[in-house]
Amino acid sequence: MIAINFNTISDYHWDEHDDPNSLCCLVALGDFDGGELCFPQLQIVIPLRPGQVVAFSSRLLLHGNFPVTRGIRHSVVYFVHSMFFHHLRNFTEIYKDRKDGIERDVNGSAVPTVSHQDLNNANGLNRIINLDRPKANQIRVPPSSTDCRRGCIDLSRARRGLKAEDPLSDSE
Ligand SMILES: O=C(O)CCC(=O)C(=O)O
Ligand SMILES: [Fe+2]
Repeated sequence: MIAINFNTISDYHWDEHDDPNSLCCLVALGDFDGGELCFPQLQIVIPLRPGQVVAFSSRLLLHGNFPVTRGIRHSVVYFVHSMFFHHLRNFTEIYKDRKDGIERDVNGSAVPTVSHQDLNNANGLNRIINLDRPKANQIRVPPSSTDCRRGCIDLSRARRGLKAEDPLSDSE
């Protein structure tokens, strides 16, 4: 599952619904200062920069992040919800629970639901996107294909870590 946080300050927490045998991968994206990730039990602060990834046990390791002092920081969190293990052989039940508005703890017992988040429209920020059917020419399978893509990729900037707008001097 994926959660996307926008300039969120997470107080220290354990993600109690993440599976204890899984790792969560957190990527920070954007142009920002601050927002460092902190693990108080380990006494380390990770000054996570855009595009960097940290993998850690979000269920077992207390963590939180500092305020974003400039810009926009999205943190994209890939995590494994414990229900994937505890209901592994019976996904039908998960769909039924979802329809009935029932949430369960790791032992499968129903727990009171606190609030319901509209995942399609978090805080009214997202528009619901209606997907169009592809046009015929977008799904037409060509009669043959060539492997020419590799030859077309210019790696000179990537090798030097340059942005598209950075000049590429002749001597390099
Ligand atoms: O954005 C961060 O650095 C932390 C996010 C987090 O811990 C969470 O979403 O559970
Ligand atoms: Fe977390």
